[in-house]
Amino acid sequence: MSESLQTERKNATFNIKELTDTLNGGPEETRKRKQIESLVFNTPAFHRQDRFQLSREEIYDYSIKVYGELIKLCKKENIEIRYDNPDYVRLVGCIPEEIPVGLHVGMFSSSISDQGTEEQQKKWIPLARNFKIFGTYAQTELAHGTFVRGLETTATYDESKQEFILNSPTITSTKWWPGFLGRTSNHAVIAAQLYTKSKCYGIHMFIVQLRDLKDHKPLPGVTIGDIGDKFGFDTVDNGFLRLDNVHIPRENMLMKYAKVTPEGKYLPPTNAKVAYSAMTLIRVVLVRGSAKALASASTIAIRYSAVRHQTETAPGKEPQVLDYVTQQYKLFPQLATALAFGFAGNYMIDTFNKIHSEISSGQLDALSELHGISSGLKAYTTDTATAGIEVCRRACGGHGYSNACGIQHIYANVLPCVTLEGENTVMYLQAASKVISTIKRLEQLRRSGMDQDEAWNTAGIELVQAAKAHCHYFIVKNYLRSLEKLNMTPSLRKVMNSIALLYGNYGIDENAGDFLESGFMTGEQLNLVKAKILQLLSEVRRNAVAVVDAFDFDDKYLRSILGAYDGDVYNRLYNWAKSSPLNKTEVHSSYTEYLQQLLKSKL
Ligand SMILES: CCC/C=C/C(=O)SCCNC(=O)CCNC(=O)[C@H](O)C(C)(C)COP(=O)([O-])OP(=O)([O-])OC[C@H]1O[C@@H](n2cnc3c(N)ncnc32)[C@H](O)[C@@H]1OP(=O)([O-])[O-]
Ligand SMILES: Cc1cc2nc3c(=O)[nH]c(=O)nc-3n(C[C@H](O)[C@H](O)[C@H](O)COP(=O)(O)OP(=O)(O)OC[C@H]3O[C@@H](n4cnc5c(N)ncnc54)[C@H](O)[C@@H]3O)c2cc1C
Repeated sequence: MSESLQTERKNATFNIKELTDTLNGGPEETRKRKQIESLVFNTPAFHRQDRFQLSREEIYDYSIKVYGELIKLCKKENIEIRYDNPDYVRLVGCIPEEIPVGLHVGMFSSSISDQGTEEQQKKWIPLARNFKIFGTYAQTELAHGTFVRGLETTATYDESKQEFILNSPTITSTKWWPGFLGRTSNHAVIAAQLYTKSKCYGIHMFIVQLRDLKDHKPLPGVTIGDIGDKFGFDTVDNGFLRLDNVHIPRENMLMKYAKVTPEGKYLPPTNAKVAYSAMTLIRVVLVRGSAKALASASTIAIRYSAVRHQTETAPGKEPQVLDYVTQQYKLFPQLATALAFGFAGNYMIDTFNKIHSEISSGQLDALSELHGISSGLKAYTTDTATAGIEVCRRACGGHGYSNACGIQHIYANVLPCVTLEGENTVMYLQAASKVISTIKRLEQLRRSGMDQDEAWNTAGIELVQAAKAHCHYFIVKNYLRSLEKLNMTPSLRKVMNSIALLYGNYGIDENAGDFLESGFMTGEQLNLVKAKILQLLSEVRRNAVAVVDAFDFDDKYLRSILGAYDGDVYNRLYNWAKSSPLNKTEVHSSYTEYLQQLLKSKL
């Protein structure tokens, strides 16, 4: 165990276990989490030492193996795989890879359970829940992701056969990006333009079988594959799909809200946007995911900064890099943000559960409110977490570039989240129709003669800024309220208050221009904020390692040499380098193939 980390832990002014329990929702929740986590951490198949040295094909293969192991484990332990089962959420939450179960449960099955009739649920949900079929969510096409109404795939009703016929009429209508579509899934919920009696009724969702259940070969009319290598999500076979006159029974259209009768009559839903429910669910989940990713990166960077000593400041004294105020100014706001986002994530899950049960019982009034807040917070938390994770990586200096650091993988899997489930600018714009000040600006533009679309585009930059400011304000408010409600000992409360104040003051400093421009603050007041930040950094310094310890990430989850609990960074780095595939033989084959030739040549 590193002496530096031991000292840090000894110097903490609060009880680490108390904070872990507080973050988990109580000691009983911690116990349950640890019990479930041990199932994963004690099963070797879930963690490969050479994970970061695998080729793309090997990584995909590994993710499918992990998927199979997870399903087996859940069956053995009697854990029902559904997104609203806390034990399943705990279990899948300690697997640090993207595996098919996320889309299968979060988007495929949830679309059916939210948008399917009782009969459809009765037929499909047991098949999905028992993994007799593997599903994904195929909406995005080559030419359109954001503009859902512009999708081109068609589902045309043939009343003589009581079937829908699905087609990708153009190259641009090829489904493109859906996760685990290329090689894994044999079914998908597909978004398509519904035609009946020669009239288009817009985007609706259809369950389509893509592959044979016996040999996994694509069914007639289905052209399908992986879209190739990409940034992040390396375990995922994001896919392409073309449909050529694929027939499905009428009953495969999700019909809880909109319906097509056997005779081909279209019955509209009360709110067409209810078809977008799977996207809303994942946006909500991403808020908590951002918090966890930033907490993981902060843990690695803060532990490493306590172990790392650099630059002799007095004879024989090389401080821990965590003692430099500049390092604290990089890292402690990330720690504070991770906590703030954690509380925002809890708020979003509670709000989702409340509104979701209203929606399920047919009350759709709060759908728009849920959409506004989930869009804004999804964008704000994924944007901020992505930037913060990179700050953490750079704060690890040279070793931050080695895959042994562990932050790269966290970054690569969070980065796509600024685009998937709604590109962030577009999501901010969805949240901004909800902010009062921007409405005034829009009215001004309309009065100057612009039409609604032109005014919206012209005000776009301000709309996005307003949405960001609103999300930030919401998160600060929710953070303070959440702390007030928690039952904590005075020593823990003091630490948590310092971190929350740091979050608030840092946010003002970061956005000082807006506060000064709006006349909300004077330069003098801003100086007070800066002085307060310095004071708070030194308060947080003493407990920083203990706070990240309280996140209680297992080393097998973090997969970081720099951020391991024992802080034995240098021995582990040396062993990691020695195990590199390039070092397998004493002399590499390239020597005999190329270098030796050069040495022998007369050039
Ligand atoms: C592991 C993860 C894997 C990844 C998976 C994926 O990426 S899957 C793929 C993920 N793909 C994406 O995320 C695609 C991103 N794009 C979209 O979600 C939509 O196309 C859109 C929201 C940009 C516009 O939608 P549009 O052109 O159809 O709508 P419109 O402009 O005509 O607005 C009409 C009204 O509807 C409202 N409303 C809209 N959505 C919702 C909702 N969910 N709920 C409630 N309401 C909603 C909107 O605010 C407006 O209200 P207002 O002002 O009249 O009161
Ligand atoms: C890793 C990954 C996994 C994915 N998984 C799935 C999946 O499982 N299923 C699925 O169906 N899809 C999936 N997607 C697709 C994803 O949902 C879309 O890529 C995403 O919604 C963005 O749409 P787009 O690609 O059309 O971006 P575009 O809309 O083309 O964005 C390009 C630029 O245009 C801007 N822009 C676009 N429209 C507007 C506007 N109205 N106002 C202002 N600016 C605008 C954007 O801000 C952006 O800067 C995945 C994508 C990725 C990267």
